[in-house]
Amino acid sequence: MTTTETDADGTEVRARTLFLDTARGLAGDRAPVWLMRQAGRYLPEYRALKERHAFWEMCRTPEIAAEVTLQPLRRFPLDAAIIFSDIMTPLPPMGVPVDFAPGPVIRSPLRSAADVARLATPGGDEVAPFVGEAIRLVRAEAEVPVIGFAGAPLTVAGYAVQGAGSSDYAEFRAWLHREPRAAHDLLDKLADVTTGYLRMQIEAGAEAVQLFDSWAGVHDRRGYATFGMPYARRVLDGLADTGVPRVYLAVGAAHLYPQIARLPAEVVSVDWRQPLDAVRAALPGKVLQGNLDPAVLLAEPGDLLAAARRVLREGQGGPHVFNLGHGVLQGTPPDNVARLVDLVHDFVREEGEGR
Ligand SMILES: Cc1c2[nH]c(c1CCC(=O)O)Cc1[nH]c(c(CCC(=O)O)c1C)Cc1[nH]c(c(CCC(=O)O)c1C)Cc1[nH]c(c(C)c1CCC(=O)O)C2
Repeated sequence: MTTTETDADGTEVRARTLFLDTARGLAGDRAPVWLMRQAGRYLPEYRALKERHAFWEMCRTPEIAAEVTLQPLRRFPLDAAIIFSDIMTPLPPMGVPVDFAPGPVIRSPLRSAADVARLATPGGDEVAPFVGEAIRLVRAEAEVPVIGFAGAPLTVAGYAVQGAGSSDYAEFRAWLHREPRAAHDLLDKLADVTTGYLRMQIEAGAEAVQLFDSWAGVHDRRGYATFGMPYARRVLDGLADTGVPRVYLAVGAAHLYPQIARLPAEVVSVDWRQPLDAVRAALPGKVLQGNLDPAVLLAEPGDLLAAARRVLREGQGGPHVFNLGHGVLQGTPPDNVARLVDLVHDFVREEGEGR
């Protein structure tokens, strides 16, 4: 399969479909590249906007969300855009107010069965119409596909119950043991709302979707089998008829790969803790996305490029979407992102078995 095209002057241009083809399992001679948190605080043009607008205001104003989505694409020849929003977006319309400081803060975390029973379950068009509008604006301008996204039920429930980000979600894990019925009710509502919300994004023009289960890894196998995987599966199954590629992300979750391998997602986004060739053996048949350590973008250019080449080589055993193992860190020099994207574009994958 050819993944590059030639334009009128004979120069190679990147096929608009490189990311989507790869996500559908067609391995070409180049790996597409986009980066989680490619829009955000490491870009001075983002910080300039942020001085004038609060975070929620940026998300809820389609023109601003579209502008922020497009900022990294103006700087770097990325192969996909991810719509600017947050995994917390569905919580306020469900009745859970969220502030950012700068991470999410829920002043009245959910604790009782009654707290959960009170939650609203807005339909896909009601959750966040501004996200649909922002996707339409980006589609009109971007030359590359737009990725829609949402948080997976288990990860969003973790914030809603814990009340903020946490390194281990101990309060939330205790709550799952203490209030399993309320937990299932909460996850059930989140799965419904998330499915409708992602379907709305696809109708608005998102050509792929990513489900962020960022904190799945803090749970043991049994906890994930009970409270995580079934609800992620429901959301992903609920998108099957749309035909768009589904990306599932979990971090620190190698112990869950036997379960993740069976999820109905075409692509699994993996962190940097294991090389991609080892991950591929654990996730047979999946397109892999990842997995450069985001901290490497803070290193010297030579070390960064050596590490990125290693990731590209380790990814050659099958279809590979180049990305980081998690989001771009705040102190990342934009010049290093430019170097990284160029390196990935110049790397020609070897012909060989299994591609
Ligand atoms: C866990 C999670 C959140 N949000 C998100 C996740 C899943 C991805 C992951 O695992 O990191 C997803 C997210 N949040 C944001 C995007 C935008 C799109 C993109 O990737 O470029 C995406 C995809 C913008 C944002 N979301 C947030 C910011 C920073 C707000 C600011 O400008 O001060 C941005 C640009 C706020 C936010 N929102 C969240 C945190 C932890 C924080 C603060 C800390 C941080 O910035 O990493 C929750």
